[in-house]
Amino acid sequence: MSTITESILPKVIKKRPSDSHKGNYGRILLIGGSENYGGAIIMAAEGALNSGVGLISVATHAVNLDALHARDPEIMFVDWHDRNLVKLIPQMDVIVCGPGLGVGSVAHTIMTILTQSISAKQTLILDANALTFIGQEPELIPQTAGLVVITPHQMEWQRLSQIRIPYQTDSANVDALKRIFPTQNAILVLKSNHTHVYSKSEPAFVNPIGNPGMATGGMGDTLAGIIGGFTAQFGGNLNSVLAAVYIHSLAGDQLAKNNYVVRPTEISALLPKLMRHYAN
Ligand SMILES: NC(=O)C1=CN([C@@H]2O[C@H](COP(=O)(O)OP(=O)(O)OC[C@H]3O[C@@H](n4cnc5c(N)ncnc54)[C@H](O)[C@@H]3O)[C@@H](O)[C@H]2O)[C@@H](O)CC1
Ligand SMILES: Nc1ncnc2c1ncn2[C@@H]1O[C@H](COP(=O)(O)OP(=O)(O)O)[C@@H](O)[C@H]1O
Ligand SMILES: [Mg+2]
Repeated sequence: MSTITESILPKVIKKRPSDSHKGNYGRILLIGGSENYGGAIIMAAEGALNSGVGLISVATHAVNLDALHARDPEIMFVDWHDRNLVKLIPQMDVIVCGPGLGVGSVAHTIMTILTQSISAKQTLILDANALTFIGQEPELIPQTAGLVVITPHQMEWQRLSQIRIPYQTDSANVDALKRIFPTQNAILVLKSNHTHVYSKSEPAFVNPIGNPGMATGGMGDTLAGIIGGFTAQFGGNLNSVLAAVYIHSLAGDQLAKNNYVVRPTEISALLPKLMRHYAN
C-alpha cells in the first residue's frame, strides 16, 4: 500500500505555456442530471471547469439548462434527448457519466450509446448510477475506452462487486476490478473517509487527507468532475487520477480549518488557486 503525497501535485499540474489556447486543454462531456438531480451534474461540471478544462459540455435533462447557465455560462449545454449526442461523443477527450443520471429509460439509452461509441483515444469516468447500470447489465460495461475510471463509494462498490463493505480488502478489490474489466485499462477510486485507488498493475494507493466536514451530498459528484478535468488536461493515467483525489481533499482540509461543513461548490472554487500554487 502506498500513500498519496503532496508531491503528486507538482508532478501532474503543468504551468501553461504562453503559446496555447483552449484547444490545448482538453474537451470534456459530462452526462447526468435527471429532473431531480440537476445539482449533481452541475457540481461535477464545476469540478471540471475549475480544474481548467479547455472546453466543457454537459448533456442533461432540459430542465437543468437555466440553472447550469446561471451558475456557469462557460459550459455548453446539450439536451440529453438530442440525437446529436451520438456525434458529440467521438469529439471528446474525456467523458464523465453518472452524477445524478438516475436509472430511467433515457439514462439507459445513453449508457448503451456510450458503450458502443467510446474509443481507445478516450478516457471514460463512470460514477453513481452509471455504476448501477454496469452492475446490472454486463453488456453495458465499456470494452473500448483507452482508460475507464470508476468512482464508487463503498455502498456502490458493494452493489457492483458483490463484496460487502467489511470485506472490501485490497486484494478482494483488485480481484474484482480485474474480473469486471478483464481486458481494459481500468482504475478503481473507492471512496470513503480514506479513499483507496486501485489499478490492475500498481500497488494500491490510500489518500491520507480529507475530513468529515466533506460528508456532504455532491462531494463525490465534484470529485468525478475534477478527475475528468485532470485526465482531460494532464493525460488519462493513474497520476492524473491520484492528483485529482488528493487536491479534492486538500481543498476540503483547507476549508475545514475555519468551517464546520465544507460545501462541494467551495471545493471547486478553491481549485484554481491551489493549482496555481502547485503548477510546475
Ligand atoms: N444535489 C444533487 O443532485 C445530488 C444528487 N446525488 C445523486 O443521487 C444519486 C444517489 O446517490 P447516493 O450516493 O445517495 O446513492 P446510494 O443510495 O446508492 O448510496 C448512499 C448510501 O450508501 C451508504 N454508504 C455506505 N458507505 C458509504 C460511503 N463510504 N459513502 C457514501 N455512502 C455510503 C449510506 O447509507 C448512503 O446513504 C446519484 O445519482 C447521485 O449522483 C448525490 O450525489 C447527492 C447530491
Ligand atoms: N468523513 C470523510 N472524510 C473524508 N472524506 C470524506 C468523508 N465523507 C465523505 N468524504 C468524501 O466525499 C466524497 C463523497 O462521495 P459520494 O458519496 O459519491 O458523494 P455524492 O454522491 O453525494 O456526490 C468522497 O470523495 C469521499 O471521500
Ligand atoms: Mg456519489
